[in-house]
Amino acid sequence: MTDPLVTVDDLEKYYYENDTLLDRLTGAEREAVRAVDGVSFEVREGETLGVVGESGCGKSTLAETLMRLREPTGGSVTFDGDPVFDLSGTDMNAFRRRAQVMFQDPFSSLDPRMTAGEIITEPLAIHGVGTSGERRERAETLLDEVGLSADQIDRYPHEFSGGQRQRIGFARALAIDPEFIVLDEPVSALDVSVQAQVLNLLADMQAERDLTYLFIAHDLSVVRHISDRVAVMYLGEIVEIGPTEEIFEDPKHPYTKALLESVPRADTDERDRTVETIRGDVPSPRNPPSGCSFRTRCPELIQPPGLDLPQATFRGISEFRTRIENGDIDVDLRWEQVGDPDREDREAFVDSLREEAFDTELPDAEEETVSEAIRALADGDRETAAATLRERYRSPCEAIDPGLPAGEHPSACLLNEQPEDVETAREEWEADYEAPEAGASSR
Ligand SMILES: Nc1ncnc2c1ncn2[C@@H]1O[C@H](COP(=O)(O)OP(=O)(O)OP(=O)(O)O)[C@@H](O)[C@H]1O
Repeated sequence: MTDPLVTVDDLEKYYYENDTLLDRLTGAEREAVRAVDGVSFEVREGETLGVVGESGCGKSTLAETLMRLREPTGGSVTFDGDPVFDLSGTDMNAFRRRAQVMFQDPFSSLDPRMTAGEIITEPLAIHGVGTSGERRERAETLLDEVGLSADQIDRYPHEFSGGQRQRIGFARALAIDPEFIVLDEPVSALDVSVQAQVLNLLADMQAERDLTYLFIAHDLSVVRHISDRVAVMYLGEIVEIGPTEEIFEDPKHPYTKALLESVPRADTDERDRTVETIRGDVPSPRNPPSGCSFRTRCPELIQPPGLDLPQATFRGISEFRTRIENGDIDVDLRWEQVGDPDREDREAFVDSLREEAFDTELPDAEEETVSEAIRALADGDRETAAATLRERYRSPCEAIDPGLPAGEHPSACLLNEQPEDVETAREEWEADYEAPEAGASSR
């Protein structure tokens, strides 16, 4: 195994909102957006590490923070043995030459008033490399290398297509001869056919120049062919990391499995099948779920000891509980729909809400517990309604924060192998857990 070129250890980047001087004077509470929330991995020399996840999961923040384009709020990054966040002066300059970024959007990341030549040579000018004639020559060579032609050097960005602009962006990243390039969604804005050409160019250049890549994309299929390993991000955390083929052939985390399920397949047998895409939206990084951050959307939520319901039933009840906890059920409106202004017929209220919330029958014990919770809701006692469900249906996934154990292909899920402290926390949680009797909560 080759040595790591970049080591990221427990990196954290929180953005703070309500943090202006005025906010502080008026006592507004500072709110943290946990964009990157304790991420650790390494990028080995000469490899491509793909990082994938849905929009908003923190990929760009991760890239920008590790390149020190943003100040971290915690953790460290080491580049070839040097602590990146402690570098200054000439050491920092050297880092800026050895590590480059290529950004997502070819339309906005290039200055429209600069020619292709000026864009490509700007990093050389900033670092004082060569005379202006030498820099121009270098830009001409680079244009050739990235599949454009030297005589396009004086053209402006709007004179190029999206794919060509991305090639110019890549030529710029290569100009200073870096060892490491962060590619932040380099092909996302391009048509599929053009994507393949740019991906081939990136792969060819990597082989030719021994480059190390961190390749960011929201689409797993894009990283498959170019990455040696893939890290899957969810809500600011890495939930699974491993060799590319293992991630695709033997995904371990329910989120990775769901992402793979949602990739359209080309062959006809698969085309017609109902693809279960990931339900719901990514929760806000301002208020991430307790325990496992994927649990609110997870199709493999773990049940408490003693409970063994079909997954769909358990999930249905859990979602109903979340609606109650979040105050998403309008009790007044429901009473209106029941048509009982005196609010006396609680059973009619129960039937009405029960029918709206669940489209299938529940086992007797669950029917009893759910009805008891709805009765409390009918009385306007949301707390008791939530507690009734919480007591019987709480999952270890909401109490215990999974971690990534050491190894080549770890995943942060309680269904899989976990670090020792997480295993211990789970054993303690289970030892403390007392299964309540159905429908007879202890309040
Ligand atoms: N400057 C900022 N201030 C406050 N919140 C921010 C800021 N920049 C990003 N965020 C938030 O941090 C989270 C992560 O954003 P980030 O852009 O890193 O995600 P991403 O995975 O790269 O998404 P995309 O693919 O859409 O670019 C999001 O919830 C975003 O709204």
